[in-house]
Amino acid sequence: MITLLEARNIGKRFGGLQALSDVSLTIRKGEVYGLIGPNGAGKTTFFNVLTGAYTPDGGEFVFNGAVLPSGKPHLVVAQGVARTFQNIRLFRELTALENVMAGHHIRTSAGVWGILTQNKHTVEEERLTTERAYELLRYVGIERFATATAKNLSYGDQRRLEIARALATEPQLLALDEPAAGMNATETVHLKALIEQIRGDGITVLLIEHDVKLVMGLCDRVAVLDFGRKIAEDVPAEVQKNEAVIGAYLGGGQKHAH
Ligand SMILES: Nc1ncnc2c1ncn2[C@@H]1O[C@H](COP(=O)(O)OP(=O)(O)OP(=O)(O)O)[C@@H](O)[C@H]1O
Repeated sequence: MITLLEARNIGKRFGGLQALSDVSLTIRKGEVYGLIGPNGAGKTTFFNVLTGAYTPDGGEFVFNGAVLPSGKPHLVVAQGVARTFQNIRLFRELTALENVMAGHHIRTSAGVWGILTQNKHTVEEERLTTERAYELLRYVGIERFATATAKNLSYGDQRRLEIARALATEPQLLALDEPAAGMNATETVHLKALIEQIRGDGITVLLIEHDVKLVMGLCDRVAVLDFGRKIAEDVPAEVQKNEAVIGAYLGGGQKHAH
């Protein structure tokens, strides 16, 4: 099995709070890898460090054999790591199509000059970007809303749009931060199918999710964080039996608070 991402001893501190302590894990190419744990365990912080929003205090990420730049989100996206956010972050006043096109622009070469002069290369590139954006809206099942303003889409559709925008950056690793949050049961079933489709198309998925049923039904392997430390990493069936995990998270009595 080929390793896609290796987190090596990642540490992150906020003032007196150690949000991540020495977190190491390995994600293999083609798997859906779950990251679970109680509120405040450090899951989103892990995403933020991985995707360059925060600089770690210790450790590094190795992606495709090379160390990922830290604290530089645009370079991390360019390396092939895309993400969605727990609190949806779309360009709310733009259309669904424009949101996806914005994601694809990291892969296009036209500079400001090309856009201003509308040279042949830029016009052709823009045509391909539009075509690809429509394709991705179809892929996530919301093509009919292409010209709708993002803020007017339903919550579930906004989450799908975020996924389409992330996919437009042509990632090898797609990191989804609580994609099922706020979704009803039907939307969650569709989301599961979409993530399976994404994996089927060769994109590795890292998933933070509180819907335990979804995580256990979807993930090949799961890591559990508690107070910033990894307390387990295994296949779902084993994680569900793990005493430490049951105590910290799966037992129902969550001991953390926001
Ligand atoms: N920018 C920040 N400044 C200070 N503290 C922060 C910051 N970001 C996160 N924290 C703290 O770090 C800890 C880990 O938070 P994080 O959001 O990573 O947890 P989480 O596992 O994603 O939780 P949830 O499931 O509630 O989203 C929390 O105690 C949180 O309050």
